Amino acid sequence: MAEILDGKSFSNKILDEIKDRCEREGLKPGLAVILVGDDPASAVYVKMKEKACNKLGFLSKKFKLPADTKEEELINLISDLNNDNEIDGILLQLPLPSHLDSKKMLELISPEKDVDGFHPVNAGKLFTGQKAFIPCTPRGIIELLKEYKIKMEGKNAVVLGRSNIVGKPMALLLLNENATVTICHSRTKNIAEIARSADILIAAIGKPYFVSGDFIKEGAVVVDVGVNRVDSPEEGEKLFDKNSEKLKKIEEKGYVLAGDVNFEQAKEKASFITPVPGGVGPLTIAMLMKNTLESHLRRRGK
Ligand SMILES: Nc1nc(=O)c2c([nH]1)NC[C@@H]1CN(c3ccc(C(=O)N[C@@H](CCC(=O)O)C(=O)O)cc3)C=[N+]21
Repeated sequence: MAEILDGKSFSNKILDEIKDRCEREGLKPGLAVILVGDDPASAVYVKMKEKACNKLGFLSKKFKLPADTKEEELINLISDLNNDNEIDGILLQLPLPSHLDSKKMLELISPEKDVDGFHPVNAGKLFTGQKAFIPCTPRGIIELLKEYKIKMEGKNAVVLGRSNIVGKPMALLLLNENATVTICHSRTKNIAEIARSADILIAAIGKPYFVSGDFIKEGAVVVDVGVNRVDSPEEGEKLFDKNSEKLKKIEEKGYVLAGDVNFEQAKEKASFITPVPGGVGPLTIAMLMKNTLESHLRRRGK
C-alpha cells in the first residue's frame, strides 16, 4: 500500500515560507493574471491564484476579458503589463479562445516576467541548462520528490505526455537529476509495458484513469498530473466503482476531478503516489508564487 505524496501540505509549507520571507524583508511581489473568455475550469484556477496572492500579501491584478476580445487588445494589455513596474509576473491563463494564437501571445510576455516559464527564451534556457523560469507543474513535482527524499539519480523515469507545459520540461528536469528518461505519447506502442519499467512514473496525458494498475511496477513512485473534470454520471459509472465517493461528488457538485491514474488500483502497487485532488495541483500554484517572488527579487537586483 503506497504512501501518499501530500502535495497539499507541502505546498502550504512553501506558501508559509514565502509569506514569512516577504513579511521579514518587506517585499511585495506583483502578479498579473489574464483570463480571456468564460471557461468555468479556468475561472476556478484563476480564483485560486488570486487567493494565494492575497494570502501571501502579494499585489494581484486580475484582467477578465470577454471571449470575443480582439488580438490587438490583448497585445496592448500584455505590453502595458510588461512596462508596469509593480508587476513581476504575468500569467496568461490557457487555453485561449480559438481565434487567439496562444503561441504568439505567450511570446509577447517579457521573459523576465514569464513566471509560467512558457516563453521560448525560458524553454531554451531550460534546454541548455541555464537559469530560467521553470514551468510550475514540473518544478513542483521535482521539489515534491526531493521533499520525500525520493532518489532520481540512475532511476528509470517514464513521462506519459509530451506537452510543452508539462511533459517536455518534466523530462528535461528529470534528466538534470540524472534519471534515465523515456517519454511516451499517443503514438507510443506498448505504453503499458514501458510504463511498467518505470521506477518513477509521471502521468500527464489528460485522460481520466488512463493509467490502470497494470501500468505500474511494484514499488514504483507514481505522480499524477491529471486534473480531468468528469461531469456526467454515465462517464463516472464507467470510470469509478459503484460505491465510489467520486460518483456522489458528481451529483453534489456537478463534477468531480479524476486523475490520469486509477488511484485505487495504483496505490496497491506503488511505494508513493500523489492523490487528485491534493497532489500536484496545489504545488503548481505554490511554484507560481515562488517564481513570482524570485522574479521580484531579480528585478530588484537582490
Ligand atoms: N498559463 C497557465 N498556467 C497554468 O499554470 C495553468 C493554465 N494556464 N491553465 C490551466 C492549468 C491547470 N492548472 C492548475 C492549477 C491548480 C490546480 C489545483 O490546485 N487543483 C486542486 C483542485 C482544484 C479543484 O477543485 O478544481 C487539486 O488538484 O487539489 C489544478 C490545475 C494551472 N494551469
